[in-house]
Formats: sequence, structure tokens, C-alpha cells
Amino acid sequence: MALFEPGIGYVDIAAGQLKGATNRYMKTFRDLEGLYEDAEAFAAIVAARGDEVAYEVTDYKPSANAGDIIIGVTRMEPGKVGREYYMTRGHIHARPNRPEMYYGESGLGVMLLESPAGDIRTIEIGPKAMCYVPPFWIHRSVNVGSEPLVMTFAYPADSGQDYDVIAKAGGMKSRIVDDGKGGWKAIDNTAYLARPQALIDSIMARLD
Ligand SMILES: O=P(O)(O)OC[C@H]1O[C@H](O)[C@H](O)[C@@H](O)[C@@H]1O
Ligand SMILES: [Fe+2]
Repeated sequence: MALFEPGIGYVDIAAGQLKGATNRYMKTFRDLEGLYEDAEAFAAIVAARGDEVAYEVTDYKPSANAGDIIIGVTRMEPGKVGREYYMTRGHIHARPNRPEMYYGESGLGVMLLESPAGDIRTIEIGPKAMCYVPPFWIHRSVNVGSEPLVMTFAYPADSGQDYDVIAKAGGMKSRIVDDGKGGWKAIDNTAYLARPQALIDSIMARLD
């Protein structure tokens, strides 16, 4: 077995980036078509700033081997599409029994989690909060603050991301919206389609 070299990166909170990262991943507003309930408000944002970066991930990925780890930083713009706060696409890990850790650096976020059967959890992530995303939970970050949301994360290197699990259900079961008092609340996504039991069973049975 060949050894990897140790590595180091620096969390640049102001830039919202991991300096020394090996990968950079960006999503523009235009890339986020279909995520938000208010299609008209989304079209207006795409017209005004479609090519701007909505969120960015810089990470250090030594390999995709089982037992290895990916560490990085994510930065999300603040704002709303209509009443709905900016969010990531969200995913379940392609190997669904892989977990993830998120650590708040700056700004205020909500981790929106959904089990395959449609149970919802919301975890607020402010500076120094460490959030455990358990195996099998679909997860999405939402910026509910007025500043950029910057978080550090770590997850097993062979996790992978599956986006279809959300797309096929018409989105996640809840949406995170403005509560009218400067905060946020979770409301039902009226387009949500519950997963068939056979699909839930097949996700929960994957232990590789
Ligand atoms: O993959 P998305 O749902 O677009 O979210 C963007 C990113 O969010 C987090 O930072 C994860 O750790 C990344 O693995 C993921 O790629
Ligand atoms: Fe993840």
C-alpha cells in the first residue's frame, strides 16, 4: 500500500474558500433552474444575475478511495427567490450510508434533512456549530442569514452525490422560507411526491 502525503489547507472565512484546495465547484443562479417554488422570481434573478456564483465549494480530495476523506469549504450567497431562501441543490450520498460533518464558520444556515421515507429535520448552523448529517439522510444547505454562509465540511471520499432522489420527488418535502419576522420557517412543498416503498427499501438496504 502506497502512502499519501499529509496535506494542509487554510479556511479563508472572508473569501469563503479553502486555500490549498485541489478542486473548485461552482453553481451559478442559472444552474439552479427548477429548485425554487416561485418560477417568476427565479426568472427575474436569472435575468439580472444568472451568471453570478450562487454557491461555491473548494475542497481537498486526496482520492476517492473507501476509507479516505474529503475536506472543504462551501460559501453561499445570501438572498431569496420570492420568499424562499437561497439553497444548494441537495443530495443523498450515492453510497447512501455515508455521513457528513458541517462546521459553521460565518453567517447563518439551516441544514435541511429528509429521510427517504420523508421525515424532515432542520438544524441551524451558526459560527462554531458542528452538524452531524447521519447516513441515509438527504441534505441541503440553506442560507437564512443576511451575510454569506461559510461552512467547513468533511465526508467519506467514496460517498458520491445522487441528485435524482430529490428531482424525482418534486423537491424536498419542506421549503425554507421567510417567516415575515426576519427569520425562517419550514413549510410544505406542495409539489412533493412521496417515494414508493420499494425505493425507500432499496435505499435503506444499501450498505456497500
Ligand atoms: O452538491 P450540492 O448539493 O450542489 O451541494 C454542494 C456541496 O455541498 C457540500 O459542501 C458538500 O460537502 C459537497 O459535497 C457538495 O457538492
Ligand atoms: Fe453530502
